[in-house]
Amino acid sequence: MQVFKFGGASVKDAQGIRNVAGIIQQQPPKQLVVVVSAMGETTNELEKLTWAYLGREAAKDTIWQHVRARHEQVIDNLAGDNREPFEGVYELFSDVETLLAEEPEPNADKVYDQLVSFGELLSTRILNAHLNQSGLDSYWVDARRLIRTDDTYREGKVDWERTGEHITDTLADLIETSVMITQGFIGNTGEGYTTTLGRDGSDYTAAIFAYCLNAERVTIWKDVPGVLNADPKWFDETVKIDQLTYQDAIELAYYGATVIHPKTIKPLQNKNIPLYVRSFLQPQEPGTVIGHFEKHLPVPSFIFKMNQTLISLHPKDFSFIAEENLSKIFGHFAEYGVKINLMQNTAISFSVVVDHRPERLARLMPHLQENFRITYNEGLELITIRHYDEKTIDRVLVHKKLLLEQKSRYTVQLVVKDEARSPTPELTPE
Ligand SMILES: Nc1ncnc2c1ncn2[C@@H]1O[C@H](COP(=O)(O)OP(=O)(O)O)[C@@H](O)[C@H]1O
Ligand SMILES: N[C@@H](CC(=O)OP(=O)(O)O)C(=O)O
Repeated sequence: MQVFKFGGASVKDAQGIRNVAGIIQQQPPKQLVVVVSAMGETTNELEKLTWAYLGREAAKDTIWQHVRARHEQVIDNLAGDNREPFEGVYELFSDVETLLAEEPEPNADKVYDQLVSFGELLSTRILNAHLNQSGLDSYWVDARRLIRTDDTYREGKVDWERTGEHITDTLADLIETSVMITQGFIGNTGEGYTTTLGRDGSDYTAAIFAYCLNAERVTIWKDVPGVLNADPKWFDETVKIDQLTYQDAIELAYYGATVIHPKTIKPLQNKNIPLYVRSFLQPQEPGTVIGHFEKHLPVPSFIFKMNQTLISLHPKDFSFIAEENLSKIFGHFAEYGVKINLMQNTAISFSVVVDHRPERLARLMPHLQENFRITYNEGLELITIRHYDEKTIDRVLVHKKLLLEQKSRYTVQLVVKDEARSPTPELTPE
């Protein structure tokens, strides 16, 4: 059996849903699990809805009406005279409206998951209804019944044992004769509360199903021809990589190549399941295959992370940056959920580069300031090059001021300020 995953861009409108249905219908009508994300920008809009609902703002109704109207437009376009297969979508609309009429509960992250998860429920109901109407007897499966997580809302940790049991008990027989349509990104605590697996987590869901069902392959369908040696949004001359090792894929994803969610590779590597990255716009093309290969990346690969903040910590008492200070620092970063993208130290200074997330950083800073003098610099770029050479480094440094560089055998990371955008100030004192 195989697993397909379609992201938000592939199902952003009625034409997208018809295209996805066409790709599914090219396959034998069995032994296929299809994992689908929310349509287009729905997750971002549902996030806004959540903040408005929690803030008891009147804007929540306008935001929700907008989300609802866009889904209704897609149904209008697909349904023709027969709306019956789409009834499940209207039930979901009512569920959201019931939730929004209630007083919000205090745990904001829990509320987030209960609301934001509707994006995937809606898109899969619509796709399944369209497939049924087109003559394919696909089944809509509620991923929350199958994927069990802990109660870390917004970043649910998967209980692999329970999830494996649920998936095999529910799907192993059904899959022999049918196609399953299910949601990416969502799970359940076991006490009836929905969880989400972290933004962009639908690729990971596809890997979870593949692992539990011992799939022969996973295909994630994207708006690019495959894995390229750089994001085409930032780089003009990209090259498609035909074959990629699990190791290179996990490193590229970890450093920020958003084409694959970083958690996707491990479950697949553990069972030697190949991952195909293919274009939903050119489904006849082979794309990229990720697996156990001998050869490493044939070309240097570039990953750009924008909007980075460089924070340097200097112990106030001039103590060394050694175990004691490091464990304090890491403890605070972990507690406030600030992920470190790069770190470097000298005897009495420790520098980290993190995504610019003002709320999290504002909560973290006072704790660090107890023991450390802090300098920081915002608005930076973190450039990672896998399989670099000096020419590639020179190429990315044009018009950039280099603030920090770190090299290992295969990877160089450069923290730079784009001089074309604004003059580079020196590190700002505390
Ligand atoms: N190395 C890369 N190769 C291909 N695409 C990349 C790479 N790095 C970043 N991307 C970006 O990833 C996007 C596809 O991923 P994403 O938007 O998360 O897909 P989806 O949400 O449909 O699953 C592309 O449009 C491209 O801009
Ligand atoms: N819809 C979720 C999950 C996801 O993975 O979406 P996509 O496949 O479109 O990146 C999000 O936007 O975070």
